[in-house]
Amino acid sequence: MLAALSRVKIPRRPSSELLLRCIFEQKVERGELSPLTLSSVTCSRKVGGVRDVSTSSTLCTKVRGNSKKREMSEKKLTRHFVDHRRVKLVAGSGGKGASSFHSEPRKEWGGPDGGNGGDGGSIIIKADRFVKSLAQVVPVYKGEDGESGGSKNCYGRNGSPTYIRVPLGTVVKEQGKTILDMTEHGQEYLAAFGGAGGKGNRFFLSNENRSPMTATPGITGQERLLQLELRTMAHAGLVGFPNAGKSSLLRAITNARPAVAAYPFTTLNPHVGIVKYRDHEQVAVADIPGIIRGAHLNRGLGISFLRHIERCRFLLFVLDLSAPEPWTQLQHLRYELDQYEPGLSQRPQAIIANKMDLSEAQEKLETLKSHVSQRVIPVSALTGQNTEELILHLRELYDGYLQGGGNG
Ligand SMILES: Nc1nc2c(ncn2[C@@H]2O[C@H](COP(=O)(O)OP(=O)(O)OP(=O)(O)O)[C@@H](O)[C@H]2O)c(=O)[nH]1
Ligand SMILES: [Mg+2]
Repeated sequence: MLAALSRVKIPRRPSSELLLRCIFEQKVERGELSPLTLSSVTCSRKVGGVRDVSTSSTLCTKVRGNSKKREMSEKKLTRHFVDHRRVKLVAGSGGKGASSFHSEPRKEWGGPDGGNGGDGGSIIIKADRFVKSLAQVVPVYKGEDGESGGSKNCYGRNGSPTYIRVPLGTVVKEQGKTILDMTEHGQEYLAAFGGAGGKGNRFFLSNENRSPMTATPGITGQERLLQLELRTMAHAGLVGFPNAGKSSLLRAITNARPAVAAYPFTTLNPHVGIVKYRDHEQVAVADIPGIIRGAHLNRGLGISFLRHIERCRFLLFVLDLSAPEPWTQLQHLRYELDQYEPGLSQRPQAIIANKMDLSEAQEKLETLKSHVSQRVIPVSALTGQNTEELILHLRELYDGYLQGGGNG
C-alpha cells in the first residue's frame, strides 16, 4: 500500500500555491492580513530610464524572468509585508515619591527630604519615510516607568518616550474611528501619556506641618488600544477582475515587476510602479489585486484591497477583451466600488481595453465603446501596443488632479 502511494506523483507547485492562497484568504477573512508590497516601491526606485512618450518602442514588454523566481518573490512579500496592526499601548507609570528625613550628626531634625518620582514615559507614533510596512510594529508597547524619588531631595528620572515608527500613509484608528492620518515625514502623535510621578514628603512641607510623612505613589500610564492601517498612496489604481492583465500592464508602463500568470489572484498584494516623464514628473500607479463580484462583502480577497483603491486619486479600469462581455465587467467593478464607498467609482478615470492583440478583441472594442460614455484606451499589455496613449492620458489625469489642488 505504502509502496503504491509512494509511486503516485503529487504535483508540487500547484498544491503549494493552493495552500498559500487558502492560508492567505483565511487570514484576510479574519482581518489578520491584507498585505501590500514594499518591494514594488523599491523596484520602482530602481527605475533608471526616464519615461518619454516619444520612445514608445521601448515600452513593448515581454513577461520576463522565470516563473519560479517570480512566485518566490510574491511569497516572500506576502510574508514580510504587513499593512494592518492592532496595538495595545500602556504608557509608563510615574515613579513613587519618597518619604525621608534629613539627618546628620549635630543636625538631627533636618526636615523632610523625600524627592518626587519621575514621570512615566509616553508612547509616540512617528511617521518615518524610511519605514515601509507595519511589520516591525509589535502587538503591545509598554512605556518606561519613571524612577522613584530618593532621600536627600533626589528626584526620580523620567521614563524616556517610546517611539513607534510607522510608514507614511498610516491611519491611526480607535474603535473603528479614524483619529489621524500620518502623511508627513517626522509627524508625531502622542498616543499614550505617561503617568505623572508621585510627590515626595518634601513637597508637603508647610508652616502647619513641619514634618510631613506623606508621599504619593505615581499615577499609572494611559492605556489605549489602537488600530494602525497602512493604505497605498498611489496616484492611479489599476482596478479590474482577476486575470484582466493589470500586473502585465504595470510591467508594461513602469519598471515594477509584479508576478504575472494565467490564473486568477496571481497578485496577492498591491504593487506600486512609477511612470517617469521627461520633465521629471512622476506618477505612481498601483496594481491592486483582482476584485470579484461580492468583494464589498469580503468575497475573494475582499475589502482589504478596496481600501487601497480608496486612496487612489484616479482609477484605471482594466477590462479583459477576451471575456465574453467586457462591459458587464465594468458595471460589476463600479458596483463593488460604490458599495464600499458611495461615489468611489466616479473618481477621474479611464477605461482600458486590454488584450487587443487577440483576434476577437477589435469587434468587442466597438461594442464596448457603444456601451460607455468615457474614453476607452485599447492596449495590449503583452505586446506593448498603444501603451503610449495610456501614458499620455495618465499624465492628463495627473495634471488635472494637480490643477484641482492636489499636492502630489
Ligand atoms: N494575449 C494577451 N494576454 C495578456 C495580456 N495582458 C495580460 N495577458 C495574460 O493574461 C494573464 C493574466 O495576466 P496578469 O497580468 O497576471 O493579470 P492580473 O489582472 O494581474 O491578474 P490577478 O493578479 O490575478 O488579478 C497572463 O497569462 C498574461 O500573460 C494582453 O495584452 N494580451
Ligand atoms: Mg496581477
